[in-house]
Amino acid sequence: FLSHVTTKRKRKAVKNIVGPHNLPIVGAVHFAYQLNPENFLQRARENSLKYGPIHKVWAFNRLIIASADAELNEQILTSTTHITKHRLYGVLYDWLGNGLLTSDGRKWHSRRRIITPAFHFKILEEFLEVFDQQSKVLVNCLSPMADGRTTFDVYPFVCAETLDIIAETAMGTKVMAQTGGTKEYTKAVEEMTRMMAWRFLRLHIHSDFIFSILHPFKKMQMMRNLRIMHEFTDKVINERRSTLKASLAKASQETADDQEHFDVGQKKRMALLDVLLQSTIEGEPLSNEDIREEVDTFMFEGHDTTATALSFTLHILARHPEVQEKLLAEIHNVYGKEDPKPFSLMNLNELKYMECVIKEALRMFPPVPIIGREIKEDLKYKHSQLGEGIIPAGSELIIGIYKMSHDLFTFEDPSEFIPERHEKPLSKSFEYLPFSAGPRNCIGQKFAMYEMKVTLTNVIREYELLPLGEDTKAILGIVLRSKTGMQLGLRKRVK
Ligand code: HEM
Repeated sequence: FLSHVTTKRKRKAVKNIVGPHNLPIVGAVHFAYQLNPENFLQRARENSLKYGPIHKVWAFNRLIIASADAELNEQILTSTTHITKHRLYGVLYDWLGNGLLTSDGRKWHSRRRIITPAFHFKILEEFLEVFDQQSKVLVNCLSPMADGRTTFDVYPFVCAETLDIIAETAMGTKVMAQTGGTKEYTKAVEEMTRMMAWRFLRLHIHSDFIFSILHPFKKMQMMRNLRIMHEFTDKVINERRSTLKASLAKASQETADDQEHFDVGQKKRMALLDVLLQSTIEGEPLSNEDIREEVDTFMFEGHDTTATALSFTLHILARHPEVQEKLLAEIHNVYGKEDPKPFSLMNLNELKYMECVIKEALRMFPPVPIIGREIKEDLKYKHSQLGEGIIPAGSELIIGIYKMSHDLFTFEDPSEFIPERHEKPLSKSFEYLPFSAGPRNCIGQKFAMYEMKVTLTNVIREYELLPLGEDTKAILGIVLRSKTGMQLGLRKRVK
């Protein structure tokens, strides 16, 4: 009865939204509990066919609205009010604290303002050298498999590469994940990433208390990894803080011109950390802990997403030799066949077909398959089919990025890999959201695109990708996973 009274307003507000049948008190909890990581994405597509792109689910007194509708998503994502992340993100707090990905309100606003300059194109240009060096290390690490017969999962190799890249660009530190250097730190990052993904999929252990009781060993392992990672990051922050203070003192004696050079030049390869440290010196002081949560956010968000995108791209390319050939021709055309010219943002922008290939792989396998918001105050919307309405305060919103990009009504043959479909802009930009959109979109999307372009160029120049092994079976995780890995084979190209 109490539940009926307390949800009355919400029920009235969402009368126009369809959803599965509700049982007394528990609502459609049976519907929610049938879902698991392996069937989630398939069920989401089936529900879209059954209920349309927007539907509601009641679980006790919780109201969850699932939307794969471009019109509604545009109104949610462009809003500067509805930016609070869903409680599902709670499993990230242990590691990322309240950094850019998980924070909201004033804290998020001020951090986003401080961090945005770290992704200026002048700084991205500086990172190309790191992308190039680390992807060449990847090419070397892959060479034992390049016999034309060996089937292997490419994800762990690419994941080590993207970890090397993010550590060097965000912290200015080489962790040598690919070559077995700073093992303790990289092992801790890998284990922590795996553990968070595992926990994310088990709703009953999202509560820290229940997690500690049911999995005390895993909790201890997690605490150990956190200690290793935090000690490492603290050491990097302290060292860089001292260097930066010394450099700033020196620079203050130089001319205005030199000062300008200093601002960009000194940020070389450690943009994020320096931006955060400089705002400590010049503006609001940020403590080591404040800085650490941002660095950790970048370490997590900046490596696993890109590794997943790249691995799915390599896997799908292996199954499409005609696309690979077209890509290789473009690479040769832009960089030359012999003695290729160095990477620049300008020549990477000329790789138009590669851009379509990456966009299409991101459509089929969006690394972030769902995003979620908590609605803190009524969200007013106008919709061509639902009319005018509100999503009431206290509801939870799940935006189905994966579901949208597999929608039959939006994409012709959505399960086919057709890079050419991205040659023209899509009719509605909010139908395709691998990097989300609006004020809380991915701050690292350009970084990721250039990193992927450089890596693909170096790998494809060297190897032919072969369609060996099983096809992928996408399953839900914080970051999209494949039950069968991302298998393929390699053959060295004859030059
Ligand atoms: C292909 C690679 C990537 C994909 C598909 C991706 C996707 C996304 C998506 C969908 C969001 C929105 C999440 C949400 O609303 O909950 C996001 C946010 C974010 N991404 Fe990425 N990302 C990628 C690479 C990166 C990289 C390389 C970095 C850092 C160098 C990065 C840093 C972030 C951060 C800090 C946020 C939070 C932004 C905010 O809330 O203000 N991402 N990303």
